[in-house]
Amino acid sequence: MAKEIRLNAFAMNCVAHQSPGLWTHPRDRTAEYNRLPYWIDLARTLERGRFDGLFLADVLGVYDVYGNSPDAALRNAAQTPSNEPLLLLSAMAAVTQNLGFGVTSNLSFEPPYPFARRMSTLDHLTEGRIGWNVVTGYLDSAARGAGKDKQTGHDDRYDIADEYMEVVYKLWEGSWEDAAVLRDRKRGIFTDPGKVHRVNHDGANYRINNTIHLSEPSPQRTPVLYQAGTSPRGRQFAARHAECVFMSGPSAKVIAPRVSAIRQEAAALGRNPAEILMFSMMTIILGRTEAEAKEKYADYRRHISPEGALALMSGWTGVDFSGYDLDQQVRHVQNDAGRSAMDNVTRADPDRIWTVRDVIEHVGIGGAGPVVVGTPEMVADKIEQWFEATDVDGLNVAFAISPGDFEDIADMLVPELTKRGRYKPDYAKGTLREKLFGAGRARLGAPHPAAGYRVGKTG
Ligand SMILES: Cc1cc2nc3c(=O)[nH]c(=O)nc-3n(C[C@H](O)[C@H](O)[C@H](O)COP(=O)(O)O)c2cc1C
Repeated sequence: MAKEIRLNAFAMNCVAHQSPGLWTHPRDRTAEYNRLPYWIDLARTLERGRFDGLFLADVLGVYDVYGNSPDAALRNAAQTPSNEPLLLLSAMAAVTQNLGFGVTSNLSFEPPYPFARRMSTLDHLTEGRIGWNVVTGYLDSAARGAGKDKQTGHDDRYDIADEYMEVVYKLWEGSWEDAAVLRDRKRGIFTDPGKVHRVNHDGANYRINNTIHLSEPSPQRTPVLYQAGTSPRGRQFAARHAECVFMSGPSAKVIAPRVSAIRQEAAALGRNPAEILMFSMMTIILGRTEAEAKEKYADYRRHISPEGALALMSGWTGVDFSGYDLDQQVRHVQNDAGRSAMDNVTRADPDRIWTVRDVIEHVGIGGAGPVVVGTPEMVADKIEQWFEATDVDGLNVAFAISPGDFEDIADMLVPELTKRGRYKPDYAKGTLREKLFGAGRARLGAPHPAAGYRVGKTG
């Protein structure tokens, strides 16, 4: 049977997110990103469309690689200004019952102990609908904000992240036994101290000295783990830790080998490769007729900011595109920024040559994924073909304008996919992990490394 098509909405607590310049479109509301009504409306729209989740990117640091200055990013609101994402979630959780939240948090700038508590708090408040996209950053500007000259080297960041994961697993899984909290009013005992254990860690990068996790057990304990980044070292990290992987690439030809490489590495670590859910990025533009969809797309394109697109691309790749001629070919450079973004427009598809002008065209709407335009039937056909060609499990849907594009998906595409039997007619019950992996799976199980840190009798 063909697998279910899962949808995440891809957004960020900033203006326009991956569609630089589109904030100037009269129907785009992302310039209201700093007020709750925008986020509340978005969450309600997504739940109406039975989206599995809202995936919130977050980038620490300003995009100042382009022209060696933040000016282009500031002028065009290229993910600058940008607010903190976790603080949005309580408000959105309060107006939804089933929508999951995959939220990005950069581990390079915060010790594990306070971070683990914040995620546990969100897991409580969302009643188990929280996921964490584990990132280590790619901008030197973030490192400078933390008092360093530049960011830690690419592969070293992943090594540090491996250790960070060990520490948060200890806190989430290894401090409180399931039966620790009694809430016994008669005896006046809230927690049985004998069932709360101290955590120790003494590693190359982190120390935890004989302390307990501050939050009582939350529904999922460890949040659903996402990872994005598909360099060889990134894939190793994903194969070990990720339950969901988010990747971007311009074509099925680029995505398919990344999917199979991660599945193979996970299998080599004893994990079930089918249980690492792969989400690839796509932008979807719908119309009731093909002409209407094409007109909508053409209208959106008139709002693209080329300078904003290059400011983003310069940040993602660490390459300053400001001095490039528009018809110049982009050549591969290896540095300490993200490698997947550079590979996408250089060596991932040897049959395709990218000029700077092509990069602007491509990044201008929806960032680094394909843009699919058409009627609900046409788009559903293309999505089915994409699933067939790539073996992904879901899409991370970027937008040109928000929430308008998500309203179109909820109203037009979701009924079509449901009719084809490829989309859930209703949400499954339970936590985000149960919705993704099945009833009774609220917590991570062996052979995932987190399960190895569990203490006491588990229920
Ligand atoms: C599709 C995609 C989405 C990403 N989202 C974020 C993000 O929201 N915040 C962030 O700091 N890094 C993000 N990254 C960067 C990755 O986490 C990673 O640091 C970067 O891609 C470098 O790793 P790589 O060379 O293995 O790709 C993303 C990367 C990809 C490919």
